[in-house]
Amino acid sequence: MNAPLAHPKPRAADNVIELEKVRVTFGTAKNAVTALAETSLRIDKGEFVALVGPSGCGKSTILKLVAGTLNATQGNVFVAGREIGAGAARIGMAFQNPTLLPWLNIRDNVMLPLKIVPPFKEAFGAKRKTEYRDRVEASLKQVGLGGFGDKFPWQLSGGMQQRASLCRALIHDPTLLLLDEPFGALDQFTREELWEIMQNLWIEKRPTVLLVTHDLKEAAYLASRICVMQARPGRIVDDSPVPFARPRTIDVSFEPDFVTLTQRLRQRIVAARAVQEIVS
Ligand SMILES: Nc1ncnc2c1ncn2[C@@H]1O[C@H](COP(=O)(O)OP(=O)(O)OP(=O)(O)O)[C@@H](O)[C@H]1O
Repeated sequence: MNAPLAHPKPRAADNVIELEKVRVTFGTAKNAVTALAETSLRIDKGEFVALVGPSGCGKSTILKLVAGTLNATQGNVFVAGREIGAGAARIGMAFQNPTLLPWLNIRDNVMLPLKIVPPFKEAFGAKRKTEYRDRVEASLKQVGLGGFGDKFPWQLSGGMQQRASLCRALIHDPTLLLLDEPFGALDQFTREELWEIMQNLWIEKRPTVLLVTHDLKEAAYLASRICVMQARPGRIVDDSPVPFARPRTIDVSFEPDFVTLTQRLRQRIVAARAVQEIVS
């Protein structure tokens, strides 16, 4: 069983993520797996950070720590608003597979956070057929799903379901958006379309975003900073800013600086994988 977190010091800035020398160990004795060791990471308000690295290096583990669904074995995890209780961070999440509820239509699926997240939930009864409905329609329209609110998930393609999942992740204006390979299962063209939509939403609302991805082009197109991880022990071994001006178009991915950046990251990951194989 994981030990409770040491009580973190309150910070002045709101909505900052900070991992301080975090260790996460799953299992015990000879079955123990150290997923993260001495991992430190700070993300400021409004940053868009991508986490990349070889399979099993601990990317999703970091996401779970930040989401609060997993406790660190050692070290501190600070998410502004969560520990100190003042104005709790509003978290939105999207995963590789759309997790829409099959018995609800798309409108009600997208509306779900408004039903359960404060301050929206207090007015849910009064606003669900007016203001909240309009809000959902506007959001669906923004991702090209205008008029699909009455459909059920099984009546939509995988790409359309993923668009609806993004709407649900964003409908309550999250201050913190956690994305675990949300575009991973889509074809290249749908993926690029959704990158553009995601970028526009980030520019408009400026949530703090932590994106886990295996796609270096996606990381360099979307993020303002890219952290490369290495396994055994899991930790961050490279932390690079992404300097390209916004709004970015897909054309940026053909520019020499972009190609140089993704090649460098690729080499870093190849090196990280090699270390992983030697240690395993
Ligand atoms: N619940 C668990 N019990 C035991 N080991 C776990 C558990 N969750 C994760 N691990 C191990 O911790 C390590 C990190 O896993 P994690 O899922 O964070 O990696 P990842 O970088 O997200 O991988 P991928 O890119 O393949 O999704 C892996 O070795 C994994 O096997």
